[in-house]
Amino acid sequence: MVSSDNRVIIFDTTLRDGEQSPGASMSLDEKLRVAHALAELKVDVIEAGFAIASNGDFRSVNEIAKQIKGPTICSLARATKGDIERAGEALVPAENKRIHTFISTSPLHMKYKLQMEPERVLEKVSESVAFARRFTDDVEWSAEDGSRTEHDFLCRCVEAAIDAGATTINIPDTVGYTTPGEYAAIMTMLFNRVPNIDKAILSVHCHNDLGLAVANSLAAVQAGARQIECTINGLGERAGNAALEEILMALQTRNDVMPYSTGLDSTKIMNASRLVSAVSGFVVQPNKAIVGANAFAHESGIHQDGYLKHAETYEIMKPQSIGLNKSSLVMGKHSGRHAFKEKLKELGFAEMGDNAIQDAFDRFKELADKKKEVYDDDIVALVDDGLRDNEHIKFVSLGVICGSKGPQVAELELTVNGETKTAKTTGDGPIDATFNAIQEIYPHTEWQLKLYQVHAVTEGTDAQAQVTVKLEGDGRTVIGNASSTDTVVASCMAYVTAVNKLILKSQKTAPDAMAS
Ligand SMILES: CC(=O)SCCNC(=O)CCNC(=O)[C@H](O)C(C)(C)COP(=O)(O)OP(=O)(O)OC[C@H]1O[C@@H](n2cnc3c(N)ncnc32)[C@H](O)[C@@H]1OP(=O)(O)O
Ligand SMILES: CC(C)C(=O)C(=O)O
Ligand SMILES: [Mg+2]
Repeated sequence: MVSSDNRVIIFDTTLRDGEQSPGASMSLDEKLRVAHALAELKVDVIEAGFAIASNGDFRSVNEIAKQIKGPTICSLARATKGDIERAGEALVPAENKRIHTFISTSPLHMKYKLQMEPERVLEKVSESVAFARRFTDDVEWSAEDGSRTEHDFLCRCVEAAIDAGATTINIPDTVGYTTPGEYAAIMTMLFNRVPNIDKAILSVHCHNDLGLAVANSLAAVQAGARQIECTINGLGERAGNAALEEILMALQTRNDVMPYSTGLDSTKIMNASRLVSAVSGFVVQPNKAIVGANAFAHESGIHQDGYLKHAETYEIMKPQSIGLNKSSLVMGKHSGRHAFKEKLKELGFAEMGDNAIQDAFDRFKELADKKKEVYDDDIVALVDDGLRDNEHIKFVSLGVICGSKGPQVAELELTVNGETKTAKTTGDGPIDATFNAIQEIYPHTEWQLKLYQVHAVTEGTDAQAQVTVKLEGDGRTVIGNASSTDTVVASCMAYVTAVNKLILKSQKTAPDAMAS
């Protein structure tokens, strides 16, 4: 009989099936940290490991059983006395313990892997479950490769497992082969045909080989399953298991069509996701549902505008519901004026007038065409550049020839008090050649360059270079800053800024002497 109780049990297997991902092995300390995060997330069951697998796995299950209060702690065990005893021993300190024993039931697995006749497998189902009940009343039995198992045989195994004392029956889609409709039909078939099915919770465990793990799990719940086995970030064997965060947020967000509840605190999702990514070394892809870096980020202008006017236009979940502070507006070449204005406000440029904003926006678009992403510091740098006024000398263009063959040549065009001037000079490197060109256009041999410094404002080979130039003349020192994705151009602009500042300072004390 299909359950009328809509509470779905969340069984997390990040520390067991998740750890089976090649390269995802975790140390005891790392497993304990993940177990604490899972307890904070309030999962119902933590499958802490496979106690027989190694002494290290035994210790992990045992230590988690000692330290973690709240969730039921579970260990996996094959259908052998040795595995089950080891699991029972590791779980002794647990407040609530579960032994999860399994055996393959599909023709393929029985014939080639187990090399056992179906009747022997059936006997082992009863024997293993009954033996596990000696250690705990909470025994889960899994039909490995259940989705590819012949239905009559699956019904006989499930009935035998429940008769022997299994309280949870799990039907894994071990190789990620099933589809939502087919999997739901297996659940319905079991409810209709297994006479004692009402004495156990029906559980699902889906792998993502066809990208259907979450869809299959949810379809099974709609058909009456009440436990979902899943992992943080979808970590797991091959293409992974059903992702816990996707299941939870799908159930919360579409509760109108899937009226099921869990006991989980979704605001702890990000914390668990980041921790599992850090300890497993599996980086979360940026476009991963729920926890990917782009899941709550908007770059295109039309979306940013809609989001700023009313978040629900482009967001079906609140970032706070998974433990993020807020969504992010990523500034790039697809961004529009609304988002740019909002970003300026956020960065402390609330007082800028419309013309200054338009000017900064034009320069932002120019920069965005050159860079993949424009970071906050890039915007600060370009606004600062734009706020310069009273400039006697203005940068127009620069071309340089550089490289190991030399000589390095700079061809510079500036305007000095509105008049266009050009120079073509050589130097010891492109920067020296450029500074010589400025000297030629606007002679100032009495001034001295005291500092020349370059640093990247943001990361990557397309980063903006921020250049600082310190000039000293007539007892005054000035600093010129400029930024550009081209280091030589930034250097030229910083130098010109410093020259302008010295001219201005000098004019204040001796206006006639400096006018050029
Ligand atoms: C679908 C799943 O995720 S199943 C869980 C998979 N996880 C793991 O395998 C990780 C931990 N595993 C291990 O550390 C090891 O495989 C161990 C300790 C369990 C077993 O190691 P070994 O004794 O060296 O055996 P090995 O792994 O080479 O082969 C598995 C044996 O278990 C048998 N077996 C497999 N599943 C079961 C089962 N559910 N019940 C009983 N026997 C089983 C196989 O038929 C094979 O038996 P054989 O040696 O008689 O041919
Ligand atoms: C051990 C079982 C539950 C399993 O991981 C699987 O079949 O995928
Ligand atoms: Mg599995």
